[in-house]
Amino acid sequence: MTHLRTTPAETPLGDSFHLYDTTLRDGAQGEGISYSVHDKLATARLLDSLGVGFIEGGWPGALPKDTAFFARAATELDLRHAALVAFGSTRKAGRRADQDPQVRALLESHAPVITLVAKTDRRHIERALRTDVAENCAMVRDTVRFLRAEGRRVFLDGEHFFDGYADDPDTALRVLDAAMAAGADVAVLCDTNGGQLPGRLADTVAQVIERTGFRIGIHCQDDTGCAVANTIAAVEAGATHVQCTGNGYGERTGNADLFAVIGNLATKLDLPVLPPERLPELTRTAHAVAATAHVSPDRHQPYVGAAAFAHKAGLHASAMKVDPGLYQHIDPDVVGNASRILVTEMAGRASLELKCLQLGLAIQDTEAVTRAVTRVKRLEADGWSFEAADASLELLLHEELADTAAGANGTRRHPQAFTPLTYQVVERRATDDRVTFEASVRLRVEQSPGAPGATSSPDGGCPSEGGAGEAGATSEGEGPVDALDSALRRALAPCLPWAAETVLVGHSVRVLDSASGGPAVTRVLVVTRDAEREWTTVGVHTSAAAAALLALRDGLTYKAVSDARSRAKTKATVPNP
Ligand SMILES: CC(=O)SCCNC(=O)CCNC(=O)[C@H](O)C(C)(C)COP(=O)(O)OP(=O)(O)OC[C@H]1O[C@@H](n2cnc3c(N)ncnc32)[C@H](O)[C@@H]1OP(=O)(O)O
Ligand SMILES: CC(=O)C(=O)O
Repeated sequence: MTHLRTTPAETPLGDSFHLYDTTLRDGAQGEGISYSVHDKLATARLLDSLGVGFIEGGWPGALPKDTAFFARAATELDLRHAALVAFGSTRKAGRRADQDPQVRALLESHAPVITLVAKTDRRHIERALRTDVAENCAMVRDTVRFLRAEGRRVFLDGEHFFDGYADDPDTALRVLDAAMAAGADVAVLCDTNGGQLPGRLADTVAQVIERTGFRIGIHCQDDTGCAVANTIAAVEAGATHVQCTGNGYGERTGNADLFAVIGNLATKLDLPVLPPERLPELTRTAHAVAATAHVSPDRHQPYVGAAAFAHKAGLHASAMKVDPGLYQHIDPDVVGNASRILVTEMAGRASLELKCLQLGLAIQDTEAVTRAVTRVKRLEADGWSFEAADASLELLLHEELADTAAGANGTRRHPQAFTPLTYQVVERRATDDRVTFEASVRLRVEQSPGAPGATSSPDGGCPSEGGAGEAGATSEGEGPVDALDSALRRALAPCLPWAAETVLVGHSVRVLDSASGGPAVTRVLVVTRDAEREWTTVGVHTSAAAAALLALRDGLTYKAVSDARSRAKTKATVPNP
């Protein structure tokens, strides 16, 4: 049965290098993380599918949830690559290993591999365990022997190894020796307090390998922000077993991030730690592991974060236009990520050209690009921000590029869905102090280009097909932006039925200091979605309501423009009968 595997399968390095994941045990020690058994099973499947060699599922006997996980894993987890590991401590001082309930729980988990945690720092042995070094070594020896006799593969996590070795190297090595002599396979040196830096840690790893000849593993907490660097330094010093957690979850500041460690080992040290076709799954897996932990993915995470290959500075984009490798440490495709060009006040022409390329917008006139750069910089100086509002940026680029194509009459290929004529938002306070808002809008409705279904309204003064007219409505909402959105939709419903395919997902409002001594301005970001996608638009104005209307208007116009583009693409690809 696959869950009884003790060595990784189908991984290029086989048993000679261990990629060991402890997301479900040490990762679960992170503040804010609480896995259900179902979450744990799902996470284990994700890690196995990535090609990780060992998956530590938890501490059976200590946490009922972990006991339940191992019980269900035995029948429900069909691991293709990984061996399942149970974690726990050695027998207690003064007890027999075969009678220690904690040790028996490890056995009863049916995990084929057991990782035992043991004290290697004399101060911990004497003060936390309240025993002596000889008894501590006996606890390790007896427990390893017992589990080996029961047919389990055993790894030893030497807790506080680096601090203990610095204080009393003989004691630290005696504990490792007790485990290895009793049949453990790997002595894992743990930086439990996470206080190490790469240089000294690597020296210690090299010394231990030289003095003992043991197979050495590494487990680093991230208290100095060096867990990944320390893990890589240990490998360079000879460690062949790395313990990490997905996205670096873990006690206090966390552990070495599995995905950064894999990225570094695979692309910098050329260690094929995953089956070759699995490396491009790194980004997807990292995000899925975040989802099963109910944590938002970290945008700035190395290799797999959304910002890991996002380029903002104009000079970077200009060099990347020549060769993307000039400003990227690897090709993002290798780890399943993608580069993104952020167009902001820091953009130059190259940034916009690359953005247009990504969006599939043809550039007919380089003057238009210069105009668009100038417009973006001016708008951002006035408080606009296009970094998060990709849809507003796309509309701006459409406008600038379409102006060129339209020639002298300046007709824009993509008029806005409507123009606000008058609007008002009123705050209403009920007797119970609850506040609601009522918004009224009067609009000039434009016929959106290529958008189907603009119809005449008997009461709203809707535009006839291809024309324009006025419409108005009043509606309520819990906040001013909700009320405006609701009034807009009511006014537009008879005229632009496609608007009902979209919903307002959320919005944020920020008041910005005035840069020029004039009044402060409000920036509103609006997130809209339809059945297929989600997009963000921005509006800025001295009036918060006007800013919201601009953002809401871009949200609807973007729908019309992108639907028209999709229809044009489909038409272009469907051959004539
Ligand atoms: C470095 C790490 O992160 S290791 C992983 C740590 N993870 C956890 O602690 C999470 C799970 N822990 C638990 O559920 C509980 O702490 C348990 C079930 C393990 C123990 O609970 P309790 O029996 O109530 O004991 P408590 O937590 O108060 O103290 C730990 C006991 O283990 C002993 N102990 C600590 N480390 C070791 C060790 N490596 N080997 C043997 N015994 C140990 C302590 O001396 C103490 O013994 P005592 O009860 O005789 O004083
Ligand atoms: C074992 C472990 O998690 C540590 O020493 O940090």
